[in-house]
Amino acid sequence: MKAESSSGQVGLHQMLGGLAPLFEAVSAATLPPLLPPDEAASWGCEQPSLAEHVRRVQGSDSPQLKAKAKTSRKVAAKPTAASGRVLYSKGALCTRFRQKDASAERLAEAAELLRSGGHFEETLSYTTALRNCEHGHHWEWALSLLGEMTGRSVEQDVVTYNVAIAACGRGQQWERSLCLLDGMPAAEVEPDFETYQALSLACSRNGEWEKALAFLAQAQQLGVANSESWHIGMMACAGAGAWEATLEMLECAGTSESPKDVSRDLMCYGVALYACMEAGRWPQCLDLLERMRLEEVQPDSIALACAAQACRDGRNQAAANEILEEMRHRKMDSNVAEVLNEATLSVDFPEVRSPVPLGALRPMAQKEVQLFKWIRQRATPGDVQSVIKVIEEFAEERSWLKIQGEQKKELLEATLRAEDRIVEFGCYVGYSSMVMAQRLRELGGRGSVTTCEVDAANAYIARGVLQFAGVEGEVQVRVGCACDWVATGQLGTIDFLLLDHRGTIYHEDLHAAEPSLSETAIVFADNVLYPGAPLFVNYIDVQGYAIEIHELKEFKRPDLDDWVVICRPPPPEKRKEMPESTPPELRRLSAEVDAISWRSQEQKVDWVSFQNRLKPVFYAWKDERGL
Ligand SMILES: C[S@@+](CC[C@H](N)C(=O)[O-])C[C@H]1O[C@@H](n2cnc3c(N)ncnc32)[C@H](O)[C@@H]1O
Repeated sequence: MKAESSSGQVGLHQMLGGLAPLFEAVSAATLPPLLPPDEAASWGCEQPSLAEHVRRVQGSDSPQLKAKAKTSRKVAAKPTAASGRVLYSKGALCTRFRQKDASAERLAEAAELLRSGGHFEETLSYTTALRNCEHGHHWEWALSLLGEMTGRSVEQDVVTYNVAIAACGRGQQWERSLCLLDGMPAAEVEPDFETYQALSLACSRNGEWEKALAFLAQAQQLGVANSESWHIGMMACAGAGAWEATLEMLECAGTSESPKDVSRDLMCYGVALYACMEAGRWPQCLDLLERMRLEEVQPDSIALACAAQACRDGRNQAAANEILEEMRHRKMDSNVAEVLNEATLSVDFPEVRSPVPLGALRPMAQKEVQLFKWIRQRATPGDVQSVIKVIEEFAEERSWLKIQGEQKKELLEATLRAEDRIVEFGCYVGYSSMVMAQRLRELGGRGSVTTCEVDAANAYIARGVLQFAGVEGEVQVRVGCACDWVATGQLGTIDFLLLDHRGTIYHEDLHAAEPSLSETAIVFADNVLYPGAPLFVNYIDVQGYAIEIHELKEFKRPDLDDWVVICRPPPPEKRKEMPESTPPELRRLSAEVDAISWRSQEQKVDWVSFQNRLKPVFYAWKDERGL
């Protein structure tokens, strides 16, 4: 495969050029039958073409589907709706496909209940089930459901195919991923950049780095490759021990041979260092670090840990010590094994787009990074209840978290209604989003959750947590200021607005969101008394909201009282402009709340004394209104 350039090095264009015919050869190669040989033979054809493979799997009358339909009918014949059956939500049924050890009967039952519940009339439900199949390593089910879509004339789109390809890749079935690509024209679906990325990843997961590069080359020819595709290609080489090819790709990064948005950045260098470390090439690691400095790419903890590990393995302890010293000097975690373990964890979750190494997040969100690791070690993937419980345990055993646990959680669950379109301001690590997603499942699996988070590190961790819990399809995380998201108009109609970001601006953000509130909207405001939302209390009062105050305790702080305020806006025609003035004493109190909140991020503050000053004002207001 290698073609020598005049300089003696392998040029990537040559390498990719050399891979193009390989790709053709791969497409045309004899592939293993999709079904066990005896079943395939019963079709009367031992070796169907690729397209034929796909058509057969997709045909509603395939033996595979018939067999499943039989099982499904058996299951459907069990006591159902009218005769006291258990009701499962769409989310809960789709999540079953995520359980690696789920029996065929349980999965068949889930598919049948999804069908009979009318959920399998839409592309999105199938795609959600397929995505769960990917996580649960149920590639056969992914293919079967994809085929069923054709049989039931449910439109397949490029996302459906991309997810099915990913499911085959995760199930070590890269050949079947190719079958799916081959079947896309028949389904009138155009591959996009994610298709090629999923194909590259499928090949990469099976150690087929040359084929991964072939797909990268094809995506480049079609103009749909980007930096992410390039990184996947590099990782495919690095993971398969092809360190020379990885270095070659590093050379080509940022030249005309790579997609336009690729540069020799930290990611490319990091993968190259990893490849050299794995191959025991410590001198190359040191060269790479040197080059990074020359090119002003600051090595992060993972890059340095790779180089240190390579030097240790190569018994160059002096060089390893020098690197460790730099890590300590830059206040990085100098536990090389731990840093590398984190890097591996993020590689295990490649479906989180543009993975940021957890180590890079640590300076911004140390506790939250620890929490994410704690979750991955202790909770069950795809089991949202277990993730919620493990977060609560972390708050109990390790470090307090600003989440809506205990009484607040119960109140939240009791207030939500089936089909609520929920918008939350203040996602943090996704705890309350998961509580709400889970509650919507229990209420029938309709409705939606969109959550805004201003802190990018928190939002990144939240996405990872939600993905781990298997609710990423049910919760949209929007990174940025809540009021900016409101201004985009993209949050849609809101039936349930959860205010849990910054009490001193609740009134402003609520006012901005008012035009989006539905007629029956509920506003659920946490932390009204602790740390305090004085201007919000005044706002809902003068604007004519119907107000309910719930007095309860802050999560895991029995010494601190708090209020959750549940209020309903007046009808749209009675909603008013922002009040021009607010009582000065409330403005002063609000400024004090801000000041102590900021201070609490740096040092210990006496919240109980502060509350003793705040409470009389709030209770006087409450009593005056007879609330
Ligand atoms: C109390 S925590 C939210 C807890 C979360 N609702 C839960 O119970 O799991 C508040 C979060 O709001 C975020 N935040 C603060 N100001 C914000 C704003 N203007 N827009 C969006 N998020 C904001 C903070 O970064 C923090 O993560």
